[in-house]
Amino acid sequence: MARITLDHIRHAYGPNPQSEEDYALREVDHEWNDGGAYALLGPSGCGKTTLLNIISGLLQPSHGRILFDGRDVTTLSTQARNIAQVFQFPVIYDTMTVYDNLAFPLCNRGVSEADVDRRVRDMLEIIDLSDWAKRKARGLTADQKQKISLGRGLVRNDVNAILFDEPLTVIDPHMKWVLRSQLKRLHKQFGFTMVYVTHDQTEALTFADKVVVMFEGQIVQIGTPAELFERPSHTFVGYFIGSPGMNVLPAKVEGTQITLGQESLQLGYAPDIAGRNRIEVGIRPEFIHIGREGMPATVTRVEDNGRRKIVRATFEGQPIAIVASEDTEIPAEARITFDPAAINIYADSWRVDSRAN
Ligand SMILES: Nc1ncnc2c1ncn2[C@@H]1O[C@H](COP(=O)(O)OP(=O)(O)OP(=O)(O)O)[C@@H](O)[C@H]1O
Repeated sequence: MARITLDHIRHAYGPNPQSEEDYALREVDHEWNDGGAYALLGPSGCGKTTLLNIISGLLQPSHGRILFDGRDVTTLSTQARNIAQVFQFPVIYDTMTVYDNLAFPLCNRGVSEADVDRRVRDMLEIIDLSDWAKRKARGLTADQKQKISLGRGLVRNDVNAILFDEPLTVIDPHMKWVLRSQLKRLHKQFGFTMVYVTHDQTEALTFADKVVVMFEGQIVQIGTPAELFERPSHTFVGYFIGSPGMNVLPAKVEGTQITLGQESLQLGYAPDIAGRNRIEVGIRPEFIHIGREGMPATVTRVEDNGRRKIVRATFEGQPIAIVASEDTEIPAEARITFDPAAINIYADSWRVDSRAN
């Protein structure tokens, strides 16, 4: 397995890119740990597949280099990079048996017969197809075929990385959950470097130890699920992760004081907003308390969601969402307070910390 270095990578599909907008991938400069499980998460068109294809070697970046364990592989083919890939749709040999489909990548690399047999049988157990081993792949269902594709990716233990491009799209919802848990277990057991593309936050948050959030051709944050929830680096991360997403409210900041319309709050620090224009407060719906104390808000709708209530309200002319426990009483004249530790300040969409003294 390998450490992957993305060294100042940029990519434009068209010739002669002039401005930032011409790049499908703007500056990406990161190092991903050997044995890490990374999920690339973001909306359609943000550049996930472009980045994955650059890592696999299907695409040469317009600028920058890619290194595996410090070795420049930018001009090497996918095969020479020694990568396993699992795509959105199954890539298998219909005329071969299920067993032979899994054995093929190993036999190709001269693995001994006994070793092939042991690994193929283990993998058949994992993907729950042991009873189908002797059947031809033709005629299997789409999700059985995709399980074979996953097995083919995972059966080798000599690859530098395994790349997954939305591999569970064709799998039914229950099996999705099972396979995701199995992938996580396999990762723990074998320590593969895994890169997993998805636009589904549940999939990303359950699978990965580090989630790479992409937006408009950029990586806006790489973090653990807890970091993305508690300290979103960009308002997009706050909005995209969580359900409902983070509330983002226009604000003014002077020293340690924040002003939201007519209301003022005190922070425990002075955010560093020097020279910045658009200032906003980010607060997750889970950290707004609703009751009879605090700042006035007008409740517009309450959605009962089983274990919790989602309250939609207007605060200082802005729509907000609040998550309350099911037994919370919502008064007619509702008032709200923000948990001070959960307030994040954003300047031009990026999170700012306290001013350096
Ligand atoms: N072969 C191509 N030629 C020209 N433009 C492309 C090509 N492939 C992708 N793009 C553009 O590059 C941008 C990033 O696309 P990419 O497929 O990497 O995004 P994505 O995040 O993987 O989206 P999705 O989730 O829909 O697959 C998009 O604006 C897309 O239209």
